[in-house]
Amino acid sequence: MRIVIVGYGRMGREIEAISRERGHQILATVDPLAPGATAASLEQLPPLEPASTLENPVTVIEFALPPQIRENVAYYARHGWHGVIGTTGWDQEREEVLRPAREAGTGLVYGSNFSVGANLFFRLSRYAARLANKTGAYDSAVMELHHRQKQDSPSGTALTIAEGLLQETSCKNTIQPETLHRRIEQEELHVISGRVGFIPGTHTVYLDSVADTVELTHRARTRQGFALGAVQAAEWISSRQDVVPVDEFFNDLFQDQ
Ligand SMILES: NC(=O)C1=CN([C@@H]2O[C@H](COP(=O)(O)OP(=O)(O)OC[C@H]3O[C@@H](n4cnc5c(N)ncnc54)[C@H](OP(=O)(O)O)[C@@H]3O)[C@@H](O)[C@H]2O)C=CC1
Ligand SMILES: O=C(O)C1=N[C@H](C(=O)O)C[C@H](O)C1
Repeated sequence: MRIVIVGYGRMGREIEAISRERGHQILATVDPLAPGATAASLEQLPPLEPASTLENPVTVIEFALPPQIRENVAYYARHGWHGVIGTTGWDQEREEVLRPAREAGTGLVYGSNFSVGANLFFRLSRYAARLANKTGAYDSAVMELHHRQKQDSPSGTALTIAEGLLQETSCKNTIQPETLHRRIEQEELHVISGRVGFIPGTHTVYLDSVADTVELTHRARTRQGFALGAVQAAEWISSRQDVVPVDEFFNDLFQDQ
């Protein structure tokens, strides 16, 4: 597969290493400042030869920062590139960002977390919330811890977990990510964020009743799980022509329809 990496930070470098191990060709690494990147912006890239086609696609893997996501996805679509978008922090403009890829008919998969473990966790926490909801006895909350360099809060993963919990919990209808200087309302799901040191990403779901607490935790030990999942998702999307959440890739992987 021919790959362009956009965002050559902690994740971009992991993705480069795993892509090479899996025999893929890295055409370019794009990042405004990172040492070793081959271009500072997409506009500075020379035309890729041969151009991306359905038979011989270019697949971009983006783990960058959100301010330019709209222009980036439009650029990928214009050039016929397929894509994996791991960048987080752009949920509120999701449809506008994805529209050019939908219109171009290029394959694009996006998600807050590409690791197998986190995607197991999304399903397990949602199932636990569904059962807890039937008892009417449990309150719930989500807590996430990440390294000091992280720029968005709450994490995209915490928001995905929270959206799943909201769908399963009849008495809750909003995510409350802020510090509270009042009592939390029953319908609010508290999502708590902490930043410390070098933690790659830890997410805990609390289901709490008068009698007990159920704590479910996913703890990433390194970034390799995110990067391997992203490269596998790139292999999967490069032969498709639709725009899908990462959940669909994992439906195939887990054979869970
Ligand atoms: N979906 C998933 O599985 C995961 C998602 N992430 C997400 O991926 C993103 C990157 O994480 P991480 O690698 O740790 O962060 P880093 O800060 O280490 O790397 C991001 C890099 O992207 C660069 N960048 C910013 N804007 C652009 C742009 N428009 N084009 C090209 N490069 C750009 C930054 O450059 P500079 O700083 O010089 O401006 C920086 O070097 C974050 O949004 C994070 O939340 C992280 C892990 C897993
Ligand atoms: O920025 C990170 O580091 C991570 N970001 C993703 C997120 O926001 O959920 C995924 C992972 O937790 C690491």
